[in-house]
Amino acid sequence: MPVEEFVAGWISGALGLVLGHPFDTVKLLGFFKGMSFPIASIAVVNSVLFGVYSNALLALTATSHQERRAQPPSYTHVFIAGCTGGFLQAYCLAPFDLIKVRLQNQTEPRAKLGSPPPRYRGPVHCAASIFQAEGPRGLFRGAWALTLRDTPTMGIYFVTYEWLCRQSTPDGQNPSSATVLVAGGFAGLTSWVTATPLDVIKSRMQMAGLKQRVYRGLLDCMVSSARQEGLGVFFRGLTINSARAFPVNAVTFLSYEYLLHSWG
Ligand SMILES: CN(C)C(=N)NCCC[C@H](N)C(=O)O
Repeated sequence: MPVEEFVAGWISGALGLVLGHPFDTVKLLGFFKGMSFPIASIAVVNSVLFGVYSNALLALTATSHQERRAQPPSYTHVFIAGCTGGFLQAYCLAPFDLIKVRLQNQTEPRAKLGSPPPRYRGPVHCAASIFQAEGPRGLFRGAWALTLRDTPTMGIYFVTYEWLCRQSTPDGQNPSSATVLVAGGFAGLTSWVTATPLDVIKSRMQMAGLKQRVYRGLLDCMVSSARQEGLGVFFRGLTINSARAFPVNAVTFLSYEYLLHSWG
């Protein structure tokens, strides 16, 4: 199994997250400061996504990354490989994402004299508290919704990228850096626009262990959220997700392609 795609995925994920960090910090109200936790999670998850995607394409089309410009895979194969990568990365991402959402939703005032300390002191404390209170399965709360969010949207992600690259590149040639940046940016944007409704539901289910609200399942969460707050609830966070998605994924794809190209 070729491993360079995993390594390139790790490095490009890390570069993308450095760029996306200001957005994440705003989104997370400053509770998610520091780079070590994101590097240990998002970059590893990105490595799984790109590594599995490329190896799934290899299994489906018997072409390596270097051969794919001369013999481009069909969009159906790209979609299936993207969905496979998305499915597996969702399971790796689940515990990290749960911790991120729990920290993000901590509303206790921080560092004010006399105020109660925040429930979770940081990512490690958060993971340990969930493990103690809910057992190992607690760390996978919302994993099902995350899988539903990521499986088709990662298919869309790679199909968008491939389609835009092929539109602006002569047959058999490698796309230019500008093309990779634009195609990567739009791939991120399209995937996040389509992922946002399930992203909202996923976050609500991940918070259900903490808040009073208990959902009977994914469908119940969707129906009761829409009933109480209207259909607009499914598009919460769309603006910040989109603003972050373009630059992060432009840089992710550019560095991924560059690394694989320079390794031959
Ligand atoms: C949930 N969706 C749609 C995605 N994760 N899309 C792919 C982008 C991955 C990239 N690391 C990012 O965080 O934007």
